Amino acid sequence: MQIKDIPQGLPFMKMHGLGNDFVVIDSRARRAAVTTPALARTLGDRNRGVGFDQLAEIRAGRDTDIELDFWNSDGSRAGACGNATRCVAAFVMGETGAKALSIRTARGLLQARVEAGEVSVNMGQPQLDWAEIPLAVPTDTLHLPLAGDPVAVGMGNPHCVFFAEDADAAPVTTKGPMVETDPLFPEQVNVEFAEVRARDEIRMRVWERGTGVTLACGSGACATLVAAVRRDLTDRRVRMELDGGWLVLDWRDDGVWMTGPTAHVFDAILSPALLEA
Ligand SMILES: N[C@H](CCC[C@H](N)C(=O)O)C(=O)O
Repeated sequence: MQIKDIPQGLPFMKMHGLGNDFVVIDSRARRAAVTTPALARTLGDRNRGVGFDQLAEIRAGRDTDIELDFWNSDGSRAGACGNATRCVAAFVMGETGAKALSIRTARGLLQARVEAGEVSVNMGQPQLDWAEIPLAVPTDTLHLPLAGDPVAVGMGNPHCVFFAEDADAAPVTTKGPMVETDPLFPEQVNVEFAEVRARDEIRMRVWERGTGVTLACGSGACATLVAAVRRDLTDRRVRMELDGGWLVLDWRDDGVWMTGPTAHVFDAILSPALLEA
């Protein structure tokens, strides 16, 4: 496989946005992408590999500055990853000093911007139709037929948002995996537990499809804002407190913008022996 093209080992970066952590592989100079489900699982193991919530692989853009692919630590693909998009955008814009970047993902064309050290990405318009999310059967996405009356939102990946009195007391680790695999979601689902504190503030905790509990989820934060606006619980711009920190979310005419910090933690090389495993 393509891994044989890199006998010296595979360079990668470790990054995070609000503690939502990523291995980033820069394949802009390679002929083909290197990530396979097996490589994602190997690297994603926090004991035997490196550990990450998502793996992001950067590829050279054809009609955009870059292209991005996302993988979960169980080897499955993620159609969208807001925090990794912000991290990679910060890195690529940092190379040239550019203030804006165009990115193609499975979700479509995204725009990123940097201002005062914080990176914003437009995650696009949400998918509100049951077939697009997707759900298994025609369903009112604003009131899913599940206990707790959640809202379904697509952000290029599926989300199920529950509103809770107290997000810190929400059963993230028990209800999360149950809902993730509910037959209503043929591609499984990311599960958010949101507490509306004010028209401009939400506290949210998340169970991610293919990964489990994470400290933050960018696309989940966007989906949570969309659900709150559709239920008329908040305005279109909110501050959101996740376990790993704060994001600003803004649902504008051109899509849902997400702004927050990013961190580039270290650069390393994966040993060739692990690549062959
Ligand atoms: N952490 C990511 C989302 C990962 C979603 C993934 N778990 C999926 O299977 O859709 C974010 O910042 O948007």
